[in-house]
Amino acid sequence: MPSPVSKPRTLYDKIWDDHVIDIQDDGLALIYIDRHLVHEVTSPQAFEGLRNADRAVRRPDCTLATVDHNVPTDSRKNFASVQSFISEPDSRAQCVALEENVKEFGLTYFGMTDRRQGIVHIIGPEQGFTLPGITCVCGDSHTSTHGAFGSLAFGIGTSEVEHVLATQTLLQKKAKNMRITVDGELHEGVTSKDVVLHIIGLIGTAGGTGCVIEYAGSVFRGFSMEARMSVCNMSIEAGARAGMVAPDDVTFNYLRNRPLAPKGEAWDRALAYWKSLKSDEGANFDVEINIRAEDIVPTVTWGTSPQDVAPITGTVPDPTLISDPGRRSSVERSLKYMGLTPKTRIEDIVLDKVFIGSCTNSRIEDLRSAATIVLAAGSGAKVAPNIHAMIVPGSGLVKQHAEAEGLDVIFKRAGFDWREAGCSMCLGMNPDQLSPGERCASTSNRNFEGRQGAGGRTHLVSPAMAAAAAIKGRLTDVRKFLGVDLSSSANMKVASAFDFFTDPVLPPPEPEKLAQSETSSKGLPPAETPSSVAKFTVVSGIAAPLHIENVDTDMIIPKQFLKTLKRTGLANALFYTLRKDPHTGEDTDFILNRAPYGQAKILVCTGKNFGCGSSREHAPWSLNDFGIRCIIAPSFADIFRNNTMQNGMLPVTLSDEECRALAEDAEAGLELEVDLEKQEVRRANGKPAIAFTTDPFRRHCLLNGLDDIALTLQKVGAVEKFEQRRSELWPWLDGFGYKGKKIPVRGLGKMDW
Ligand SMILES: CC(C)[C@H](C(=O)O)[C@@H](O)C(=O)O
Ligand code: SF4
Repeated sequence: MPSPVSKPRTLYDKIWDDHVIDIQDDGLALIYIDRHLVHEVTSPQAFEGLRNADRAVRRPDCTLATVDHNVPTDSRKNFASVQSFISEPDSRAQCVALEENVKEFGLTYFGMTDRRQGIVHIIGPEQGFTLPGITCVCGDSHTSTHGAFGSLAFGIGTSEVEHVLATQTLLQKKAKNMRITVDGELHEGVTSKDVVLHIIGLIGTAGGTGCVIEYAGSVFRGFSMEARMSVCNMSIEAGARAGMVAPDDVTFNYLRNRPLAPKGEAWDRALAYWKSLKSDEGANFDVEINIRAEDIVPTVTWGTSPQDVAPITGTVPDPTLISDPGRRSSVERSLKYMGLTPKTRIEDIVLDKVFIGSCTNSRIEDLRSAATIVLAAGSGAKVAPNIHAMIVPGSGLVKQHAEAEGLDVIFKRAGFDWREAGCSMCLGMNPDQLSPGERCASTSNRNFEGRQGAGGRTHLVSPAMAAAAAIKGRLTDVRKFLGVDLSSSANMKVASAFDFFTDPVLPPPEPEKLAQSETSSKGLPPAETPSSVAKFTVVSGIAAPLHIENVDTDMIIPKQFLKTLKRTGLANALFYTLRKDPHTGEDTDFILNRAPYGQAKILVCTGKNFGCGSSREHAPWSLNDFGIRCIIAPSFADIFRNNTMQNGMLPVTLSDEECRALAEDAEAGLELEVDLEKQEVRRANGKPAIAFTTDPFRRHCLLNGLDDIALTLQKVGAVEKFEQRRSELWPWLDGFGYKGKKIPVRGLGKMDW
């Protein structure tokens, strides 16, 4: 509800206030979700949960489903059915499961014969399903994309997908406000992708942890919606829960006449509300970052984390110059994986593949930008002979649009491979993958080890840089194609903005403060609430030490294991690429393969930002299946932390020194005991226990094995009241479907898919 206090509020504060249904003393709120996007990878277990509990989808009118991750991007000319088109059995099973689920639960669905099918984050905006001021979720970390419309949009795990399907709400704590302002004029050849890579290089992949970022300043105001989407998309790579840009005329013009955007009088009412959605003068931001547009040049990544950026004019870093041992070993590890020698000029890096696509950069403007470079290269310009270059439009409609503009002809003539819509080689859950050792310039968002194929090497770039690289056969400065004078002082200055020898500029997030109410049960649900979640009280046993920074969820469980329809059977998949030799398939000497750590119940990681990246709940599922119930680390990524607790597991945040001390115990084979009731980690040999804190509500739920859906369903009265008010204040949020008819709420009838 809107705050009665007239204190200046940020855009995030306003959207948050407008969606709170109920809030506890400790700040945990039940918030309403306006829009829910669903794809085939993270939904099967959620639908199964609904089926097992005999629950319906609460708001089919606010839910939109499509297939994207698993679909092959070959021509669909001879498409007859998913069964015959998708040859890989597990991919096929996930797509078939979604088709069946949308029928059973009465959801709007864009299948493979629908021109509107595409990457979930492309189709939401394209259809006007994404609107300003809404809350928008999806079982996918790049849901942050939709924040470009001035909405609060974030990724969730499968348990939360089930929660939203059943209740149209989520339990959330409010995040901190962070503002990143980029003012000034961008140099020619510098795009939104360079801006966001520059930001991530500056603040690090954990820089936005616990925050919602508002992007402000003249650069974002001057950006198109598509460019804003590319920036918001990668907010998750900056560790933030969400990213947003205040809506303005650019937003409204983009939305007008989109199929699902409000029309007529509803449009006018919506517009009046949307215009109020901006941060008030004097609103408080917990973190502020200011960047000069002039300091940004075309940017690429050299390593295996999106924060490993360099200007195209730069060189591969030299780890011997890095004093911090943790950072040095992380850089060494990345360079080894990437097959790069320190001090190599970035422009000397030769490629095998180029991928233009993904939810970051597969919209019409991205394709135009790539085509412009192909044209600028001259009429006979061709993809270099050493390169296979793919272009994968984000949706069937983007493809159609591009073909209407003749972009496909430009690409095909130059030797690019023009394909059908899907996630494609962004993560290779479909046949589009890198082979071991292959090097790719990619317009996607993640360069994690094995991300685009086991042993594959990814350099993140903008679409223009990707097109230039395809033609040159190596990473190259796109400005050379634009006739820009590269000797200007602006270009010299830039290098200093990329100081990859020091830690990101932001201090690590503080561990949660000891809450006053931590032992009181005030406001907490009764312990006898029905549930299916395992309890967590005390876990004791072997602890495995792990000395890696930014352990991403692709590393915890690679993509090939996300094709399951179950939550179990994933023990073998845990840290698969680290545990198995890629050539022989034999066990490596990775810590979990060594006795006694194969029996570990606790994982002690000394590196920061554990669980960053994708929202895949398969990561905690595989840890749990392996037998690991508790993870101790200096910091966790938000979605991963949430996902563990949804599964009765405990993430414990301790200081760097404490983690190192416990890792030493673990290395000595000493057992640990984690006691959630007492909130302490007990150590062998009489060493003093280490205290930790946990959010009181989560602690209570874990101790009693309470499940969020059962708790929320007890508040159905408040949810209904909220919905009534929502229909009065924001009537355009009740979905009306493609035939202009109101979609029956809680109806199980067939939608027009
Ligand atoms: C499959 C899905 C959970 C995942 C995500 O959350 O990001 C995927 O889209 C990715 O990009 O890794
Ligand atoms: S990041 Fe890649 S895999 Fe994930 S949704 Fe976007 S395109 Fe698909």
